[in-house]
Amino acid sequence: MSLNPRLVKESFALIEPVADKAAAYFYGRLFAENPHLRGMFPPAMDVQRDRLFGALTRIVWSLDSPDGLAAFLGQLGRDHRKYGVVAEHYTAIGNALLATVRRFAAEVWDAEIEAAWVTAYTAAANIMIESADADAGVSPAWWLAEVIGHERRTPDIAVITLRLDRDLPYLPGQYVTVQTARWPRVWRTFSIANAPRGDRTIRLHVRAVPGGWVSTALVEHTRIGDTVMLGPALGTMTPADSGRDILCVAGGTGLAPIKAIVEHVIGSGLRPAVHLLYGARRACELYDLTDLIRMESAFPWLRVLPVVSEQPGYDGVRGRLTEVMERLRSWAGHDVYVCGPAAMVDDAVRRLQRNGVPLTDIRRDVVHGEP
Ligand SMILES: NC(=O)C1=CN([C@@H]2O[C@H](COP(=O)(O)OP(=O)(O)OC[C@H]3O[C@@H](n4cnc5c(N)ncnc54)[C@H](OP(=O)(O)O)[C@@H]3O)[C@@H](O)[C@H]2O)C=CC1
Repeated sequence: MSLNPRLVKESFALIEPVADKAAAYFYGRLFAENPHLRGMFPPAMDVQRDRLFGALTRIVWSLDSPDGLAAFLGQLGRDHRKYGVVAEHYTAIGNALLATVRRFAAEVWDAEIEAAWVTAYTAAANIMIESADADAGVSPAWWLAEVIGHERRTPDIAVITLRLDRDLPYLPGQYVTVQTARWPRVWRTFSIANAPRGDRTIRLHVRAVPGGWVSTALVEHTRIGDTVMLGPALGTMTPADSGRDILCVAGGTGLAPIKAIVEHVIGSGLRPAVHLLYGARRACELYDLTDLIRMESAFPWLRVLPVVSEQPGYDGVRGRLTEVMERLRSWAGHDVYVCGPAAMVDDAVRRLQRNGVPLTDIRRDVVHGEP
């Protein structure tokens, strides 16, 4: 049976408005039929439910773009090795998923739609399984890392240096998932804030989010000598290396992957003009400015512009980061990297496009921090 994206999308559209209920039903069904799988998931399932629907939504709406979808599923398959997921688990998950869509799209459900879902799920699961199998031959499922540096730059933000037990291949701009001893099986994503160094050290920029389990554990309860677990590097916001001039827009700790990219440009020998716009609400939250100014003074082609949005007395550039970006000049012809709060990223992309920067010149990743 060939793939029928239209039937899958039409039935999925009925489930999206009741995503919470459908995700709860899915996990209820999965664990009722396979109680042994419960131990693979974290005790609190709220973030897990959002992730499931986030991934499912992306897969369903990308069914018409097989290349992008295959790359996403390949990453997902590799990343799932760290949970101990093996081929048999995909059958259990497929059965629970089918039962869920059958129930929540009951008003349109028929044999043809069922066949379309089975075909789509089988194809997606096969890509994930094949990618995980291929990765198993060349790479560990997870890494251990020792905390060798912990700098509290603000009450909420820490810059953490880790030394990995083995090489972790990654490209500048990518992110990893992190699990702390305090919260077993709870994984959160953080960007690697440095270009690869060859000494197995990486840096993370972490803001403790209220109610955020992993971010709070990392900022407030982690000490030098502690160990954390990391998953493989993921993400597509990697350097274009085109030699063209570069605009980087970083909001808050969204600076992390941008800094890795700037370090990469420094090491590449290419000397494009790089503008780095770095935004925070208050000057005291520009937690990495000292280091950026040091880089700026060493490399005359790098311009760092801090922007503060909520501090009337601040005597530097004030305003919304994205508005300042738009006012400053035209960015057409630049390679652009944008990272920060999702709404800021969307706003930046909208403004850039409006001012003649094509989407293909803009790189960004959706890195889900803590809720
Ligand atoms: N730690 C990491 O490794 C990474 C983090 N991220 C993400 O980056 C984000 C960083 O958050 P945080 O450090 O709390 O940043 P903040 O919430 O402190 O925001 C940083 C800057 O972005 C501006 N901003 C926020 N929303 C908008 C908007 N809609 N339009 C224009 N400007 C906006 C803020 O100004 P104002 O709100 O006043 O307009 C502020 O100047 C998180 O969402 C995190 O998930 C992404 C990649 C890596």
